Amino acid sequence: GPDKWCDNFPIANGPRQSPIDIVPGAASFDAELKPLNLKYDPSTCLDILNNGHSFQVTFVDDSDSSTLTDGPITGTYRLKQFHFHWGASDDKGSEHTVDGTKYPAELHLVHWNTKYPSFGEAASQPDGLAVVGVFLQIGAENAKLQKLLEAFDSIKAKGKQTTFANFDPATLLPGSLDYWTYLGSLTTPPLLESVTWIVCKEPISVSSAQMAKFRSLLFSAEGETECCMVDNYRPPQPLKGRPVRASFK
Ligand SMILES: CN(C)c1nnc([C@H](N)S(N)(=O)=O)s1
Ligand SMILES: [Zn+2]
Repeated sequence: GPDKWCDNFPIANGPRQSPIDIVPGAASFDAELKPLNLKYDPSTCLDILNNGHSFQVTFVDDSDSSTLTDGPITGTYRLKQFHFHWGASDDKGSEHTVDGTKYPAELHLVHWNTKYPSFGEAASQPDGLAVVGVFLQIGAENAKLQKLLEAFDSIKAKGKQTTFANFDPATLLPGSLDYWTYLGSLTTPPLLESVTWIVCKEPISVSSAQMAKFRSLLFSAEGETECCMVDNYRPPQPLKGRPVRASFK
């Protein structure tokens, strides 16, 4: 688990690790921050995979069809994949927290800077990646999640993958794209310090029944002792003096 990662990845104790606890009262409004410009093409959606630590939806990223521009970044970042983190119960699951509050889940949309030739190259650069985080809070059933949940029977075990077409990730975004932003890292090994984090203030809804379906996925592969995929979140890491900026007052 997260407490052991520093053995093989010493960067786990680095200066810009993620996630963090976001303290809105300590964030500074920056009028120079632009609105996020997310342009996603559903036809670039490729497949859905249980990778053993989450499930991810992967996109074709050989052109600028699905991109993030503006916001706190310069240039063009391409959508590579999105995935979620969640808990064993509704009182935990998000990676970022807000004034110590944990949400039951958190969506991550992972983008890479096209000034580099590939995701892999970008992932080793301080400005290589930009991840948009969206909190999920318990409320009404979210119809936009249904298509994802319906695919779960095909990817229950680690390593299972199935085609997944024409999904528009923009349907998972909240109404307001107000955000906090800070410089951080991947939250799973190799924990590379290459991520500009962009965390939306407004959560989207998920029902308790839908959360139960997330928890029906398995960390384990077929034929292994079944282990429910839950608590796949890293806890908040030391801020180490980093500024957290807000795009809103
Ligand atoms: C290789 N990719 C796309 C990723 N590697 N680690 C990722 C983490 N799950 S996160 N949470 O996006 O930093 S995403
Ligand atoms: Zn993540």
